[in-house]
Parts: sequence; structure tokens; C-alpha cells
Amino acid sequence: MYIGRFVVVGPELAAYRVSSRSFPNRQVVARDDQLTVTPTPDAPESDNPYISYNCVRPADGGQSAVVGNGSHVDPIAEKLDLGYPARDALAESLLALDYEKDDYDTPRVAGVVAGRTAGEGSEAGERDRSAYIGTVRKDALLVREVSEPTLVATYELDTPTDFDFDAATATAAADDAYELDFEHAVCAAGVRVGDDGVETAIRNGD
Ligand SMILES: NC(=O)c1ncn([C@@H]2O[C@H](COP(=O)(O)O)[C@@H](O)[C@H]2O)c1NC=O
Repeated sequence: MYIGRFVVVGPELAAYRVSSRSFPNRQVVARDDQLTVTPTPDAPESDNPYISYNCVRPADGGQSAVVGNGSHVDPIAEKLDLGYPARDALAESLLALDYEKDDYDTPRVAGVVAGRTAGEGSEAGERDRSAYIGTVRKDALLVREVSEPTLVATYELDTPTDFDFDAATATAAADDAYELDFEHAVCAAGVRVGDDGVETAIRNGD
């Protein structure tokens, strides 16, 4: 089955995979503390505005991280930095940018994971393990908190659905997402938020 791009979001952990029929010559690269999807040097030139973007960004001083399939990742992270609740940062940014105006009305998908011990104003030692997933499609805006790994994709599986995903590290998340049995895997990224901050990992094609 071809489901396009997808995120899996669970407590403290998230994964993002690019699957692509049309633009397979792409990779994930690390730039400072964020991960970016970009064409490989041998990729044919394209003016498609949706194929290069930050797919993982730490936010809120390393207390949380954002994953997603397009330019909405940036405003979500920036709103978290400003102190917005994850639900609001997702909903506002997804709605503002809306689905992609391409031949497929491709949805935007995204997730926010938190994992660090909460800071000022919270009980000592209290851990924030909240996770949120969201998508904006032509017919819907869906944002919800999740307590178990949950997947949403651009095509077919385009409503957040519980998903069996037991990776425990960023590296395992990237590898497991890449290896999932959905067609046209191109590259993947994983992120884990723990007490030591945000850990990221990249899995590019073989
Ligand atoms: N985020 C991405 O990596 C991405 N890759 C392709 N798209 C969009 O989706 C359309 C279909 O791509 P494909 O045939 O590879 O599934 C492309 O024309 C492009 O507008 C993307 N946009 C959203 O997923």
C-alpha cells in the first residue's frame, strides 16, 4: 500500500518517513539541531514547493520536538517556543497553512512530543510525557492528544490511528519507520525527548 508521507507519534518518541512516487531522490540532513528533507545532489531540478523542508525541530528549550511533512513544522516549533500549548500550536499552524495546493490536495501531517521533567511552576520531578498528533486535509482539521503510538499519513491512512510501534530510541524510530512495509520508502527521521534533551536520528535510503 502507498500512503505517502507519515508520522508516528507516541509518548517521548516520534518518527517521520518520506515515501514518494514522484520525488524519490531525497534525503534527510542535519542542520544545526534540526533535520531537513532535501533533494539529493543528483535529483532532477523541480519547482515543487513542497519537497524540501524541516521535518524535525526541537522546541521549548529542548523540552519538546516537532515532526511533520512540510513548512508548518517551523511555526509549530516557534509557537511552542513562545509557550503555546501543543494542541494550539498544531491547530493554528496547520489551519493557517492548510492542505497543500498540489494535484492531490496533499494533507499536512505533524506531531509534537514532550518528554522532559517539567520546569518552573510544576511539581518537582513531574514529567511531561504528552504527545499530540494532527493533520489538515481538504475536508478536516484533526488534532488530538495521544497516549499510545499513533500514525497519520498523507494518503489512505489519513486519520490518526493507533499503530504498533515499539521503538525506544531515535535511531530505532528512524530505522523502524524506514523499514515499515509501505511502498516507496525514501528516507526517515526519528526523535526522542528525554531528560537529557532531544535526540535525533536519520535513516536514508540504502
Ligand atoms: N512532504 C513531502 O516530502 C512531499 N513530497 C511530495 N509531496 C507532494 O505530494 C505530491 C505527490 O507526491 P508523490 O507522488 O511522491 O506521493 C507531490 O506533487 C508534492 O506536491 C510532499 N508534500 C507533502 O507530503
